[in-house]
Amino acid sequence: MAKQEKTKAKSTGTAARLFAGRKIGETERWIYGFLLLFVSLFFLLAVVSYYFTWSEDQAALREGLSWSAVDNVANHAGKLGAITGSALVGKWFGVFAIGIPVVLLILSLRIMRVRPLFLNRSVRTTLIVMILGSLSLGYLFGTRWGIFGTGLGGQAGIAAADWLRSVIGTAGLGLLLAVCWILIAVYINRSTIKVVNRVGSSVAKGATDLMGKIPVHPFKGKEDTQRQAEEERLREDMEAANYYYTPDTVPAAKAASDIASEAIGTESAERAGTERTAVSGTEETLTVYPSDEQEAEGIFVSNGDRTDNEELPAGHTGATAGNDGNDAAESPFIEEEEDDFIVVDEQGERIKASTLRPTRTPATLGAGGVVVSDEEGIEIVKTDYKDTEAEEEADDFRDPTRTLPRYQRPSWVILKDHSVGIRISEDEIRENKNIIREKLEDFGIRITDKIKATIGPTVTLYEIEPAQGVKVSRIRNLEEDIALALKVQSIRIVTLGQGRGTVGIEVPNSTREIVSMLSVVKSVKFQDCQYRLPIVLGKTIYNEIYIGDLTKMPHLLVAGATGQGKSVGLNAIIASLLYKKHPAELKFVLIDPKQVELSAYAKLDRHFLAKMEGEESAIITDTSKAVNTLNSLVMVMEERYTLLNRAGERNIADYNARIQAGKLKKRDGHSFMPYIVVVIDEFADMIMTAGREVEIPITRLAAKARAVGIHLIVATQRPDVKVITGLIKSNIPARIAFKVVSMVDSRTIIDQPGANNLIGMGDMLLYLNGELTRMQCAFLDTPEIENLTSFISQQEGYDGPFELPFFELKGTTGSGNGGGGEETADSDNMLIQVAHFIVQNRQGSTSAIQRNFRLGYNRAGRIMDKLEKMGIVGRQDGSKPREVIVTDMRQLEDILLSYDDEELDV
Ligand SMILES: Nc1ncnc2c1ncn2[C@@H]1O[C@H](COP(=O)(O)OP(=O)(O)OP(=O)(O)O)[C@@H](O)[C@H]1O
Repeated sequence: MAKQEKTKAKSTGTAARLFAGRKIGETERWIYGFLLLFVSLFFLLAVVSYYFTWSEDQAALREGLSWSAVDNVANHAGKLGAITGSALVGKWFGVFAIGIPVVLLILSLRIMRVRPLFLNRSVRTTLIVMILGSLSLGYLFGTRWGIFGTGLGGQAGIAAADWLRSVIGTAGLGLLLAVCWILIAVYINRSTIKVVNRVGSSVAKGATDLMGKIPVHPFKGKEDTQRQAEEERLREDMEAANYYYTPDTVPAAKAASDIASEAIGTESAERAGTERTAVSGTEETLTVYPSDEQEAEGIFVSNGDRTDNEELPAGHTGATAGNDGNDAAESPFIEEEEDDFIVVDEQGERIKASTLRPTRTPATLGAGGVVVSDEEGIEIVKTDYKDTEAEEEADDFRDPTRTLPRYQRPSWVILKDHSVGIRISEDEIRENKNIIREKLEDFGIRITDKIKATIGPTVTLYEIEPAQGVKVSRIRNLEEDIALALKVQSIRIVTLGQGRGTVGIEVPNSTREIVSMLSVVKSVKFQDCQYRLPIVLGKTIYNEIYIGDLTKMPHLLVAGATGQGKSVGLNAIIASLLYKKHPAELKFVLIDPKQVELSAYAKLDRHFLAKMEGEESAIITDTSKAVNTLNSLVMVMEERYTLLNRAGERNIADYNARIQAGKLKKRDGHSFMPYIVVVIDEFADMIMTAGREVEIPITRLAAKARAVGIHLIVATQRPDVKVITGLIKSNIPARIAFKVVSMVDSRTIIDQPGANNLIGMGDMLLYLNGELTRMQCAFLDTPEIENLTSFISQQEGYDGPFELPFFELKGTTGSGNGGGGEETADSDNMLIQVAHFIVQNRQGSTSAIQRNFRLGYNRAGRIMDKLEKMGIVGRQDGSKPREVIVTDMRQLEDILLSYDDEELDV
């Protein structure tokens, strides 16, 4: 009996071993199997459903699913299904995660004693295919398209592929995977060996043929498909006319065809399909060898390895005449020859012509016709010369990303997850609602019953609806009292627009969530973002990821008291651009007077940094150098405008699109324009040292550089009117305020209170298009930046930073007047600055212009008159401010661009 049991256990293999050490009855066993069958089918449903519903469930999964709530997810296996799918597909094996339920299914059938399959073999095969498949997809596609929130191969597959790539290189890993796939194919089906052998022998044969028949390649080392195609065509042509062909005879053969057409009539040359070519001059002709038997049909051209009187084997018909590569070695045409290509002249002299370059292009030859000459000066006319380098250059010109074709955007796996997964409890919310209601009642403010709470990463928004007749200002006045009652540092009371008629009370959460850069970069929203310069700012208090387009902003001021998250914010912005752009599309100018914050990016000099010609370091730390670089950028701006005008385009995007469509030519001075993002941290230091010398180029760039793709990000920890002058503010409409100490500081940055009520550590307000959005800034730490810059800098890059033209400010004193204050009236684009100010503030008042720009009455009046003529403001109506006709910044840019600089000089 015992023996019988033993035999049985052995025969059922792995499944039986699962129950080793225990005797179980058949029924019990069947039940276990059946339960496992249920689990496997559930997993199958979860995984398959996740393939289709993952994007709908992403947000819910990221925020954590609440088991108690009755909210629905899209996965057909419910919340558990969404979590299972996310773990198996998203976190582990990607598409191939289906292997897990398949393995469970096989095991369950086995336990139930259903024996449809070879158990061990199918389980092993499924697992290997799953791992190999996940690795291969991770290798091939990485995080591209962000499918499953991670990538096709799943997070583990991608991470493993990235690691292996770093160990054995991209090509090495490709090879390894190919070998593994072949092995597994052989493991699954032995007859694969035959297929592999067959493929192998034909590849070997092809290689031998090629090696044998191409003794020396005139364009050795260049894998030029066009040239190969040309050679292929020629091979066919020559064979059609019974010419011997080897690639190194191409130029000579083509020359010879002409002689052949003279010697044997044009017919066979025409039959050969060769274009008209000739050896220039009568003295320098090529030796041709008419075949005895094929005299009327064709000629043979020496590859220089023969003496001129040597005869070719009769009936030899070149590559397709039955040579299989072995007898190729016997042919005089295919012997190895160390010279690339030899032309033999009439006297039998051998001339090396390995580097044929075009010397002139006589108009009579038409398109593609050039005279090429070898290093001895021998000239050969070619009617179809293709300068491969020039062609390649033309492609690079149209698509500059081809200049670094293997560049890989950073993978998000190098970022860390800082989230602590803390969730605010329902009790806390209920308690806060009660306190708010009671406090308002204490002050006689009636609200409707319902208070809606929206939990954000840093604060929770309690939305209340005041009863009829209650003034919002009364509620606002209670800010401090409510904060005190809630025992929090500060709250912010805001009116919620969009016809809601409600008031929002933002209360800091007892525990706050860190918004990891990782969570944003991984998100479908970021992966799919098509903005030209997408910058991640963080998550709003409604828990939505906020991504801005810097090209629309179009410049950004970042201010806040020290230690409140400004540098982290700048890093998040820079990192998001690094994640999305190719080095050919974007360059940074980094100005860092503090000499610490931006130094981590120095490594990117060969990829993403720009520097002024003659400067040593790409990161500018010295104020006078910063002044020169800013002026150099003004020069770039003007140059770009000239090119735009010449191309008849209005902005960089349209201009680059024309380049990419091949409609603008390099010879006309055009070239692809990368975006240039100028980051200044810390601006206060600069303006305090260099005053107007800094302010003037900054305002010029801020006023006009947007259309040519130059964007400024100016950061300061001193939100002071001496630093953030009216002129700068009016030209930098998008502003971010981190926590500041006073209401005055808040007004300096965002023209209203609010930043003083923030709670620090990345809590911030974005002021854009007159609207204020509170959010928690995305966070990444120094090691993550280090990883990011290393990931990029380890890849092939350019020879050095992108060069900006040289500029030196004459008589630079290095000390300014501390604020760009006393006289700005001679600034040459005053009209542009005033126009921006007016359109932005919708305020056509001459006295406001005088005050903000410190202009005399007459000049301000002249500017207003000119703006009226340009259709930007309306007519003077007594002492009332003028009507502002243009309300859209884009429309304003268009109007300003239609005028010359002189016309705008008022
Ligand atoms: N978005 C954020 N999420 C979480 N913590 C943050 C965030 N931003 C900043 N912090 C915390 O605040 C600290 C200070 O931030 P940061 O260095 O960015 O301040 P800063 O405003 O640049 O200061 P300074 O002006 O002195 O350079 C960080 O080290 C970090 O601990």
